[in-house]
Amino acid sequence: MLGASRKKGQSIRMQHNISDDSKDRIPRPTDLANTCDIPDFLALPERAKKPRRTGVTHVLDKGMPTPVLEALLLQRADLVDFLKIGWGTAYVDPSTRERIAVCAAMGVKVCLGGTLLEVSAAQQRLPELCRWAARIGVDTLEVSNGLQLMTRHRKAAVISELAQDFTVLAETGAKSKDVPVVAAEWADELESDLESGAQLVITEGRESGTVGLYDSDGAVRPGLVDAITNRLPLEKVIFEAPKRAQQVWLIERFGTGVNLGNVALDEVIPLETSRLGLRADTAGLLSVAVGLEEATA
Ligand SMILES: O=C(O)[C@H](CS(=O)(=O)O)OP(=O)(O)O
Repeated sequence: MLGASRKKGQSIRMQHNISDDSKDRIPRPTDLANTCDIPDFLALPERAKKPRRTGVTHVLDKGMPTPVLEALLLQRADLVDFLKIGWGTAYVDPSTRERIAVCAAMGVKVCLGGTLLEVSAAQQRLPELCRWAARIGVDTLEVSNGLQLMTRHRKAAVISELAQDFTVLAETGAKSKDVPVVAAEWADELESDLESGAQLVITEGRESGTVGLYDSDGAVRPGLVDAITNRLPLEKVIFEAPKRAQQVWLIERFGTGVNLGNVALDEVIPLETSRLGLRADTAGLLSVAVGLEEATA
C-alpha cells in the first residue's frame, strides 16, 4: 500500500538523501565536545548514555529558528534522544530539511508530528508523506490518533506498514478534552500498538499538558498511569510531560530513568537537573540514593 512506487527490496531508508546544499550547512560534529567540561565531583544517579532505552528525553520543536536549535543542541545534544517537529509545522517551515540535517549531525533522531500523519492518512496521502519524509532525512514517524479519525484496526495497520521502513512511535490519546479517558482502553491500545510494530509508545498530554494523561488543570491522572505501567514495560513508554510539575511527578514515581516527552527545547537542561536531583523538587528523593541523607543527618 504505502510503498506502491518502491522497487521490490528497496527500502525507503535507502532513499534518504540530504542535498549537497544541506551538507554544507551541517555543523561540524563538535556536538558532544561541551560535555568534556562537565564536572563530576558529585554523587548523582546513574544516567544511561545514548543510544539509551531508559531516561529518554523527547523534545517538541515547533519551528524554532534553526540557528537557535543548533546552538541548543551544540550545548547538550547528548541529552536529547528524539526531536519531534510538532504537528504540521514541518510541512510549512522552509527550513525543515536544514533542521533535520542539524539534528542528524548531532545524533538526534527526528520525528514528524502525529497530526501531520493523521491529516495525510485522512486524505489518502500516506505514501506521499513517507516518500517526502525519507527524502528529507526523517527515519522516525509518529502514528497517533489524536483527531480520532482512524479506527483502532486502521491505526494498527498503519503502524505495521510503516514499521517496515521507519522507526514508529505510536501515540495513544485524543486531543479533545471531550473524549472520555478510559484507562483500560488506553492500556489495550498501547499494548496493541507495540504488538503492531511500534518501537515505543507515547501517552498523549499535548503541548499544553492539559489533556489525556492530565486533567484540565495539568494534574496527573494517577489511575491512568497505574493502568499503563501495570501492563507495559516502563522503558517502552514515553510520557508526554511538558510541565515541570508533571516531569517531577513522574520522576518521583518512576525514577531518573523515566522516558519523558514533549519537553520544550529550552527545558532540556532544567529537566536534566530534575532527573539528577540537582533541583529542589527532586533533591529529597534522589539524594537518598546517593547518600546525601547521611550527609545532612
Ligand atoms: O500530540 C502532541 O503532543 C503534539 C502537540 S499538540 O497536541 O498539537 O499540542 O501534536 P503532534 O501532532 O503529535 O505533534
